[in-house]
Order: sequence, then C-alpha cells, then structure tokens
Amino acid sequence: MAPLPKDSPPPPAPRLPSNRETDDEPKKSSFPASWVILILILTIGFVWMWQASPSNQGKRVDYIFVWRQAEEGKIAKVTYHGELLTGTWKNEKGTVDPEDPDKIIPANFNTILPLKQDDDLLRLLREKGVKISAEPQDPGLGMTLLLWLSGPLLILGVFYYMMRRNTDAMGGGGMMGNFIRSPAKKFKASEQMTTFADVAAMEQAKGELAEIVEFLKSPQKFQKLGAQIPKGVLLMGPPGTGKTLLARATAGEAGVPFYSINGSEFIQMFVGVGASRVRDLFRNAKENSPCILFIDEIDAVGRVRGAGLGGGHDEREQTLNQILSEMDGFNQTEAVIVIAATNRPDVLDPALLRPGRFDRHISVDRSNKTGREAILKVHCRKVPLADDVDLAAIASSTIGFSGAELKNLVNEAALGAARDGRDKVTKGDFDLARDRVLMGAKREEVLSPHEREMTAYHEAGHALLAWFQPELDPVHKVTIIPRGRALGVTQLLPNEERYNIGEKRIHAQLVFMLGGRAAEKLVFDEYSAGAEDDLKRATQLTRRMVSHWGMSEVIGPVAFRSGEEHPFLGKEMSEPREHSEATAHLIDQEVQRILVEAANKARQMLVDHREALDKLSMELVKAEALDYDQMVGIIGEPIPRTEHTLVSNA
Ligand SMILES: Nc1ncnc2c1ncn2[C@@H]1O[C@H](COP(=O)(O)OP(=O)(O)OP(=O)(O)O)[C@@H](O)[C@H]1O
Ligand SMILES: [Zn+2]
Repeated sequence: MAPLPKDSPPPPAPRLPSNRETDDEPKKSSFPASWVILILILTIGFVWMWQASPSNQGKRVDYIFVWRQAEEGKIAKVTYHGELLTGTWKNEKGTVDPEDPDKIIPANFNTILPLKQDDDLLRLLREKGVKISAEPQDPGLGMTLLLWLSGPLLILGVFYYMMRRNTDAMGGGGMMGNFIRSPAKKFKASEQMTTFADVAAMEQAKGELAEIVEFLKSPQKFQKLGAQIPKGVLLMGPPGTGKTLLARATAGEAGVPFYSINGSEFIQMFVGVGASRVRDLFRNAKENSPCILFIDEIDAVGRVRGAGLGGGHDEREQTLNQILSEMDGFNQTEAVIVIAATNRPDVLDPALLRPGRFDRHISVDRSNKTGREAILKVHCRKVPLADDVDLAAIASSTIGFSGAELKNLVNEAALGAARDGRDKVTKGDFDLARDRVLMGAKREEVLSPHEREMTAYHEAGHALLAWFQPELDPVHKVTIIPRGRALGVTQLLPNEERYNIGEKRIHAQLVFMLGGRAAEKLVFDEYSAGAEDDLKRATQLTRRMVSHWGMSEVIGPVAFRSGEEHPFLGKEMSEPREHSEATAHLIDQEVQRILVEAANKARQMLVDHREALDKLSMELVKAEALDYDQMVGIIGEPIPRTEHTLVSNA
C-alpha cells in the first residue's frame, strides 16, 4: 500500500452521524459570540434605516385631508419621494384633526399619493405658494433590507472563508454544514433502472465489471474468504462512449445505491471545501454500503500534483490527497466500490493508479460496426421505424460515432419525423439527422451571389482534391448550405474502420484540406477568411506529424511533449515544453515547409483540373448540394481508391 502523501490533512474527527443525503435533520450547533454581534449589528442597522425612512417622518394622514389643508393654505412645505409625500404644517404646533377636534396633528405629516390626482395637487400647492422639493424615492422595505444585509453578508463571507481555512482539518460542519456537504446525487437501488441490458456492445467492459457486481451483491461471501476486491475502477475513454452509463448499470445490476459526483464539483470557491466534500461523500457512501461511488471527470481533481503553476493549486491537491487517503481508509466491512471516469488517463496523478486505489483499468472505446448497430438497436427500442430503415447500414455509415452521438442521431431522426407529422421514422430522417449531427444544424443565412460562388469554388476545390487522390476516402457529399460554423462542407465517406494512419494518406489529407483556399486563390486571386478552420486543422495535423509521429526527416524519430491547455486556467500551459528553443524553431520550420508543399500541390492539381473545377462549382451554385452520383455525372468517375482511411469533412 502506498504511503500517505506527506501533506495530507489529519484524519477526520468523529462527527455527528446526521449528515445523510436523505434525512436532513437539523444539526445542533453552538452559537458563537460572533453571531450575536452580527445579529446585533443587523438589528441596529435596520432600526436606524427604518427610522430614517421618509414614511416614518411625521404622522401618516389621509390624502384628501392634505388636499383640504392645501386649499386652506395651511401647508408650509412638502417633499415628494416618489409615491410618498412628506410635509410640514404652517402652524408649528400642528393642525386640528378634522375628525376629532380634540386632537392635534403634529407639525410633520406624510401621505401616500394616489397616482392620478398627483398633478392636481402639485398645481394646487404651487398656487398656494408652498415650498416644493423632491427626493429620491423611498427604496422600500425589501430594498432597504437588502442594502443593509449586503454589508454584513460580505463580512460574513470573508469571516467564513477565514474560518474554513483554520477549521477545515477539524471536520467542518457547524452551521455551514449544508454548504460543504457533498452534492453527490444519490440514486436509490429501487429507483435504479439501468442495467447491463441498457448498455449495448462493450462486452469486455461488462465482463470485467461482472466481478464487481458479484461482490456488491454479497460482500460477505468474498470477505469471509479474505479475497482482495478492487476498491477503485477507472473507466477510460473518449467522451460519450458510455462510461457513466456503464457505472450506473453496474450499480443497477448489483441492486445497490449509486452516488455520483463530477470531479469539477470538488473545486469550489472556498478553500478546503473540496477536501471536506470528499470526506462527506465517502462517509455517506460507507454508511450506505454496499454501494457504488462514481466520480466523473476525475481528471479535474486528479491531475499530477505539482504540475507547473506553483502555488495556486493547493486546493485541488488537498482534495486529491483527501480522495487518496479516503481510499486507503476503507476497511474490510465497507463494501464501497469507487468508479472513476476520465478521458485523459495520461494526466492523472500516478498515486491515483497505485494498487489499492484505482488499480483496475477498463478502457471504453468507440464501438465498431457491430457495436454501433447494437447501440442503435438499444436506442430504437421505443422508436417506430419504417420498413426502409436498415440499422446495419446506418451503423456502417457512422464510423467514429460515440454512443452518445448515436443516441443523438436516433433522437434527431425521430424529431424530424415528428416535425413532419409522420408516425414512423424513415431512412430519409436518418440521413438528414446524420448530416445534422456531423455538420451541425442548417443556418438560415442568405449569401450574396459572390459569396455563394466563392464558397462553391472553395468546396469544389476540396471535393476535387479528394476525387483525384486515391489515398483518401470517397466523396460522400458536397454542399454550400451553411451549417454549424461552416459556409459549406465537403464530406468524405470512410467505408472501412480506421485504426492507424499512414504518412502518405496524411499528406494527401493535407492537400485536400488546403484545396478550398487554393481554389479561392486560383479563381478569385484572393483568400477568404472562411478557410481558417481548414488551416487550423491542417496545422495541427502537421504539427503532430512532425513532433509526435516522427514523420519529418529533419526532426527525426522523436516524440516531444508539447504543453497542453490547462483545464482551469485556459490558455496557460500546464506542462512545460520539453525541448529547446532551437528545436522549437526547427519544428516550426518543418511544419511550415510541409504545409507550403501541400498548398503548392493543391494549387497545381487544381490548375491541372481547372475545367472540372469550374464545372463542379457552377453546378454547386445551382444545386447547393451534390452527392457522389451527381458528381460522377458532372466530372466523371473518380480515380479508384487504394485504401480507405480518414474520417473527414472540410
Ligand atoms: N454502449 C452504449 N449503449 C447504449 N447507449 C450508450 C452506449 N454508450 C453511450 N450510450 C448513450 O450515450 C449517452 C452518454 O453516455 P455517457 O454519459 O455514459 O458517456 P460518458 O462516456 O460518461 O461521457 P462523458 O465522458 O462525456 O461523461 C448515454 O446516456 C447513453 O444513452
Ligand atoms: Zn474548407
């Protein structure tokens, strides 16, 4: 077992066992002197404010009475405060109350103005030569209170912050218990509907989790034999591949509660809250064992400690240390399995992956064709499909789609059918949905004729360079209908799964990517800003060729670490570059050289096929979208493909 990290906080002190997610019984708390002072300040402030308020100046009298007194010339001066009027009688001793002649209304009065007669009264007062002034409206009770509260609340906030700094190690709690209580959402076993049947494909992952299901079903059986059951399981894989689903299904299969929290929820405004949330979360889980505790996006807290940036990360590290020590602290009787998910296993602190922590690793990847078909089937269970829908064919045309994207596809298709008022989802719905998922929603935008032509040439440039480079996948569709962020899209159709990319194909890919702007320059003698995305992606690809894949003779077979975006601080690099300035310069030069070469080749190929380019662009302006067959009709058969590779749109 790994030693405790040296700066991990002391173990939590025993606390009242009331901190459950389900029964929120109020906690006992001492009433510190600071609270008394605070309440005192508030009360005094409020009373003062209340007295200072214009509605408390003088006696409240009837509006009609004020009117009559004005007519009789008994008013000395008035002040308007919005709908409230305050004033003084001429007679300093006050004026006689008409309803009760024995009473005197003292010198100051106030009244509420009925909106309509307001102007009449003003005129009357002017006629009688009453001194009139106006003051800002009485902010009203609510506003007054708020103003008054904001100051003390601020003080309280600072106060609390400092308090947390000092007392965190003692277990937090107190009046602020709710605040630091972990926000883990609990799903009770009975409400738990997800099971492995809801998880399509991923047989291997399910198999590995089956053991955990067995353990959670009857922990005693395993504990009796002293068998080592993993405490932590790490699910690794790209977004949307069903990690959360899998974790939830594991709980469902075992029939145990499922607690889930997102790693980023640990990182809070206040110092120490993260660590104390972790404590709460684990205690809660232990009290309800057997159960599953799921931490999504654990990389938010679980990054390598001390990675760059110096001091600012104490909070995150403290949280991480707390997770580590909690996991070490499980004892034999506590059947809590912690499942964590990440799509960046490479950045995790090695301490998390040590034996006794997240030592079981399950990788969850995008599915192959069979898997995608199975996922589609799961999501089509409740969707009425027309006879022409062939899920196997849809699966073949959705290479690289994650489970979440497939779910989205089915949903978009169903929405499409519903919009048209049909009661069955057709193949056409799926085709449209696929375009939508791949290329974004159509935008209702009107391009000027020139913009249309330029976009058409841009896309035709892309399409032709795919057409005439056999290394690339066949063209599926080219459109100049604005979608998502793009004005047009050229979509290639990979018809074979890809696991690796060869160098030649990448060069062809670069030529294809740069084809759009090459066509613009060739035809209009200028570049448009629409090629930004193409350039960005081409540059990224080239940079990886040079600095990660060893595809540059000049740089040689070296993979460099090249800093990456920091999840919290945006653009800042979390890891320093590993190579010298000179090497960086060399890499830049190589990237540039490769891109320039690709751009030149793109231009040359378009010059060679200028006739086809013009034809295709003209047709595209007319039709807005062309598919493979239509393109064959316009420019003839493409060069036969060699091997098929990249999934790409440009
Ligand atoms: N294998 C699958 N079978 C059925 N549905 C799936 C599968 N994979 C993903 N899905 C669907 O995709 C949705 C999103 O998946 P989930 O949230 O589990 O992904 P994730 O890997 O946790 O993503 P993230 O990394 O973004 O949190 C799920 O609600 C589920 O409906
Ligand atoms: Zn482009």
